[in-house]
Amino acid sequence: MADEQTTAAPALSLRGVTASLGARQVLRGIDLTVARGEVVALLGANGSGKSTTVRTVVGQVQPTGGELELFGTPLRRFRDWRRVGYVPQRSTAAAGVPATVREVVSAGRLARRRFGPLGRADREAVRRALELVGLADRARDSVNALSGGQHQRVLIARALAGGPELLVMDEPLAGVDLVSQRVLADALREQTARGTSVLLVLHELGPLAPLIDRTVVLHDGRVERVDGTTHLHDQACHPHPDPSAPARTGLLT
Ligand SMILES: Nc1ncnc2c1ncn2[C@@H]1O[C@H](COP(=O)(O)OP(=O)(O)OP(=O)(O)O)[C@@H](O)[C@H]1O
Repeated sequence: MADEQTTAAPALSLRGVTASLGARQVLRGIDLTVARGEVVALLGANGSGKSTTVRTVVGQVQPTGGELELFGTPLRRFRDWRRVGYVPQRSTAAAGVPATVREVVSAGRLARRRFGPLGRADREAVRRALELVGLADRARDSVNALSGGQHQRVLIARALAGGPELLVMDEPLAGVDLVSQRVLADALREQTARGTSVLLVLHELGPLAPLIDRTVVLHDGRVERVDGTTHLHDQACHPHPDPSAPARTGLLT
């Protein structure tokens, strides 16, 4: 019975979640749900609490109040972290580590491995993740030899390699050129087609716009606005309303 309940539960649910950093209350009551297979973008001005929200979701910041559930299980009892993939903000990810691209991506399989070296399924998952982000030919290169955008792709591949049911990403497009943004959009499309739920912090929707089911805008630690798909597609396809323009540009779809 309990299993049935957790199967039907959303991937992520926050109700009135509060959190503080130092003496400062940063989250003042966040309500947010990510249904199974849904892609939700978290938007808002600098300092509105986006990163703190996702860091709370992945257990890096302790909530001070409210209810936070992952797959129907309260955060404090949740142990199944291999179901969750996390891509931190790029500036917080370790730089200068002398590892190869394959090694970093393989780290995404650690939570799935019981003991011993990576098995065939692990190697296959790493290969697929590298292919998804367009870095299969760079597997043996040191991550130090990559550009910022390629480095970001490695971090995303690492999260994808774990086969997450919920993917949480903090500004995956930051500092990434348009070509890499499109590669990431394709990788994400493929992943969501497999039923993965996604919560991601963005400043602009960019090439990801067609993938996003809902945007949640934060302001001063609270949800200010929620928008659904229709509005988003309008925004992506008609950034500057022009009655003579075709219904879809084809650029973003
Ligand atoms: N260690 C800390 N101690 C106290 N306050 C902090 C700390 N880290 C962040 N803050 C404050 O918490 C608030 C929310 O920060 P957060 O990083 O969650 O915002 P954000 O919406 O992700 O911003 P950005 O778009 O700039 O990344 C900000 O006002 C920030 O100054």
